[in-house]
Amino acid sequence: MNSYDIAVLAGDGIGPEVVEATLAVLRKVDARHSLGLGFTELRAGAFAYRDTGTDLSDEVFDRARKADAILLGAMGWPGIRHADGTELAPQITLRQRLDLFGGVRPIRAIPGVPLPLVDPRAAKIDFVILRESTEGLFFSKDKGVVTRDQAEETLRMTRGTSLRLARMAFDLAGQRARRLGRSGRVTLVDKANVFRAFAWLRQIFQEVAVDYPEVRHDAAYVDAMALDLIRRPWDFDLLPTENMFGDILSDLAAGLIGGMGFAPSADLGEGHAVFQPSHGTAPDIAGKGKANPTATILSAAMMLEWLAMRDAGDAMAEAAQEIRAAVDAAFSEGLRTADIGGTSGTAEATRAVLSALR
Ligand SMILES: NC(=O)c1ccc[n+]([C@@H]2O[C@H](COP(=O)([O-])OP(=O)(O)OC[C@H]3O[C@@H](n4cnc5c(N)ncnc54)[C@H](O)[C@@H]3O)[C@@H](O)[C@H]2O)c1
Ligand SMILES: CC(C)[C@H](C(=O)O)[C@@H](O)C(=O)O
Ligand SMILES: [Mg+2]
Repeated sequence: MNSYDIAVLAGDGIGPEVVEATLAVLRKVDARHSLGLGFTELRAGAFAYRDTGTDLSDEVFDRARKADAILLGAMGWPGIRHADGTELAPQITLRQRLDLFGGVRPIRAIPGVPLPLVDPRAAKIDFVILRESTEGLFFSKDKGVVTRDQAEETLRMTRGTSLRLARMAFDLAGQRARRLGRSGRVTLVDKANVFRAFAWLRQIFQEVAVDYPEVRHDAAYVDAMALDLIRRPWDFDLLPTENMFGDILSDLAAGLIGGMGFAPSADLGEGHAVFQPSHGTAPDIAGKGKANPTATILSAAMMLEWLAMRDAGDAMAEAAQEIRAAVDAAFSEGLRTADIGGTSGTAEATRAVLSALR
């Protein structure tokens, strides 16, 4: 009997390719640990819109909302657009409608993966971007006012969501400190030198920091952080930030560890969660069997860990850890995907991870 209902939205482009790889890994750990995972595949995305007129139907949304967790590939296609010129982005609809305010985007150097930074400390890169995912500048989506002479979008933050984001940042920093055996540090990334909204956000983080005396707390301007993520990324731990800043910095940060194919994510709310790679549908390599499935496989490990924390228990957490260890082992033992200059495509990378699963 299946105890955990996982809604699978593979999406567009390389989405279905990396999801197929990830389901093979999940099925293997499920068989070994009797996790009781059941998968329901649902259609959404840009091509669904082209074929049916909707990118996320009410039926698909309701089915996904009822699931224990949602696993998503990637969605969007540059040639399929709304009349206003914007692309289809059902991921944003899911984040907003399911109140998934916490975009957890871990950036960890995987042993064996060649890194663009030559400094040996790059092998220690291990930090998390916590992207607020329902407000900020994205609050303005579909609300911007555009005339012939002017275009205006609005950035909004609320006290409720900002407090929840701050608590999530300090809680995650505390958990990481215990796991990694070091002290935790939360660095709010903002633009408080120019915008009142960010000065106000700093105050909210300071209020919350009082409850976490064991976690160090500071703040940095986003432009300086873009520089420091290249100069000394090994110095950072937990980086909460506004939605748009987090979107941009998470791609920059993925570049530090080998590219988008290595960057997982989890969009967390209080009752729901979507797990997906940080990358998109990669139209340049879609359909060629070249996509690196690592980011999606690691997102699935985050999903098992999240289910474990909710109530699923030790076997689920162990399976998550085994998936991470298998990814590390596969690359340590020589797996080289096409995005890092190797020859292995999606199928070969999946086989390497499956055979490294202990
Ligand atoms: N979460 C999502 O679903 C998501 C995220 C970003 C972009 N998008 C959408 O995807 C489409 C393409 O966007 P883009 O090109 O700006 O970003 P992208 O992330 O799809 O691709 C950027 C670059 O990274 C490479 N890349 C991405 N994932 C990879 C993987 N798993 N393995 C190997 N290489 C990989 C691509 O080949 C490309 O060179 C757009 O329609 C965009 O809106 C969706
Ligand atoms: C595709 C796009 C809507 C999405 C975003 O902007 O959030 C993506 O870039 C991401 O990082 O998840
Ligand atoms: Mg992005």
